[in-house]
Amino acid sequence: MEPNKRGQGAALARWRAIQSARQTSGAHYGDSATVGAGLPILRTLRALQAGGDRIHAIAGVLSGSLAWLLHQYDGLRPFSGFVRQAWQAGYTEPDPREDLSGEDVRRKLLILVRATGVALHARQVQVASLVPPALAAVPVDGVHAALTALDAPLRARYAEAWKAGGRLRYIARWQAGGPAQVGLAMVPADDPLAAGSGTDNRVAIWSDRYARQPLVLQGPGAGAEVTAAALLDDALAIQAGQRL
Ligand SMILES: NC(=O)C1=CN([C@@H]2O[C@H](COP(=O)(O)OP(=O)(O)OC[C@H]3O[C@@H](n4cnc5c(N)ncnc54)[C@H](OP(=O)(O)O)[C@@H]3O)[C@@H](O)[C@H]2O)C=CC1
Ligand SMILES: N[C@@H](CC=O)C(=O)O
Repeated sequence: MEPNKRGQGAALARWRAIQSARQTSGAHYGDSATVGAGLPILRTLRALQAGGDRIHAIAGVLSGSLAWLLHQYDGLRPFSGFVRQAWQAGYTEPDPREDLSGEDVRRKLLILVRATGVALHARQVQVASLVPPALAAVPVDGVHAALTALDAPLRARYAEAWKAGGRLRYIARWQAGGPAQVGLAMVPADDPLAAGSGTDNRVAIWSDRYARQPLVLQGPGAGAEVTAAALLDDALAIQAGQRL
């Protein structure tokens, strides 16, 4: 079991090697914690397909830390201060630029799309990073001091959304045979993707069964407790002889 997304959510060759090892050696690979910090998203995709369903599209908020940041941010207090709080709470990756750059969300989207059987390359996901060049360039031990580089651009994006009556959300989208994108978007306040609170992830799945109205899953998507619980779930399932 692992919560690390680099196994299945980075190079396609590594994802293929893991699938091959699963099939040929009979090894188990517990990946429940890699997307949604254990929300039953991967499990649902697999259950739908095991029943003959085909997945057409996936869209949603896949970052618990970015969800939390965008729920907290009021355009008045500095965005960088909220990033420090999210890091202290254990919502961000050890280096918060992994979240702010969209790379963590890219990995999760790749894990989900690949779980539908589509061999998507990392380069096929367009990612719009929130990290300005000045912050990207600093060494890891200087990140926290350099986070203030985020403040002006985020304040401008927030003001633009506020004037239009919208909400900022960091959204991942993929459509079968079409593009895959990850980035900050302004959504109407009553948009389904604007809903939720705290670290909530919110994922919509369109399939043969859910063609007109998507299946929607929502719940906390970051934090030590939910992530550890997902790892334990996988361990117990393996011990009980279930095939993961
Ligand atoms: N935080 C979350 O909500 C979620 C995180 N994940 C994934 O979980 C993984 C860990 O993230 P997170 O728990 O937040 O990170 P943390 O930095 O809080 O924890 C990482 C832990 O791993 C230890 N560690 C790092 N390198 C080694 C090593 N080479 N040998 C032994 N121990 C090591 C660190 O020890 P030390 O402190 O001594 O350096 C630390 O205790 C990441 O892959 C992340 O993407 C997945 C889902 C949700
Ligand atoms: N840093 C990640 C933690 C879970 O994967 C996130 O913000 O979603």
